[in-house]
Amino acid sequence: MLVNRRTVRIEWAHCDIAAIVFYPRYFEMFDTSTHYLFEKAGWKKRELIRAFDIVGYPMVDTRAKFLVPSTAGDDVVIETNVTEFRNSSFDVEHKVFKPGPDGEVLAIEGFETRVWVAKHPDDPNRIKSRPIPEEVIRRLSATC
Ligand SMILES: CC(C)(COP(=O)(O)OP(=O)(O)OC[C@H]1O[C@@H](n2cnc3c(N)ncnc32)[C@H](O)[C@@H]1OP(=O)(O)O)[C@@H](O)C(=O)NCCC(=O)NCCSC(=O)c1ccc(O)cc1
Repeated sequence: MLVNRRTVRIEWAHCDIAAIVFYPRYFEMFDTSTHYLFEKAGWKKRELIRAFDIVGYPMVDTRAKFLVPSTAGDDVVIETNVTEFRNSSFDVEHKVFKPGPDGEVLAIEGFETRVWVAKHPDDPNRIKSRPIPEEVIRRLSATC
């Protein structure tokens, strides 16, 4: 599968009073990381919406395992890839690594299920799932 790796500097604004990252900030980072994965496949978010006449890929399920805390000034690496495509839904995994004394350590694992959606054919104010296009599956399944 196509993998996107990006480095994120943990800022003071990400942290709580205990000086560790407040967990919702990670979900924002994961959402952005999913957009960057699609960008690596060739489509910025707006381009994807235009190219396939969709509304987006909203979240229907998400969770994370927090293994090692991070604090302001840490540079963490977020590795993101799709793990499974189904008809209209797909799973995304994020792994957050931070430097340790013996190399990178896995600090967090994030899991998402998203659905490929367009405007509902009977009501433009609603959304409706659509099959994920072959081109999207092909590019996001590329090995690199
Ligand atoms: C996404 C939906 C429109 C899909 O509904 P329908 O169009 O009726 O389709 P279905 O119920 O048949 O489900 C479609 C598929 O999703 C799967 N699905 C639906 N719900 C779930 C849950 N909860 N878990 C796992 N899989 C699910 C379902 O199994 C189908 O899978 P496939 O076999 O692969 O097709 C509807 O479930 C919905 O509106 N859910 C709420 C979504 C929401 O409010 N999310 C949170 C905020 S939005 C958001 O975060 C966001 C992120 C990025 C964006 O670009 C936009 C918005």
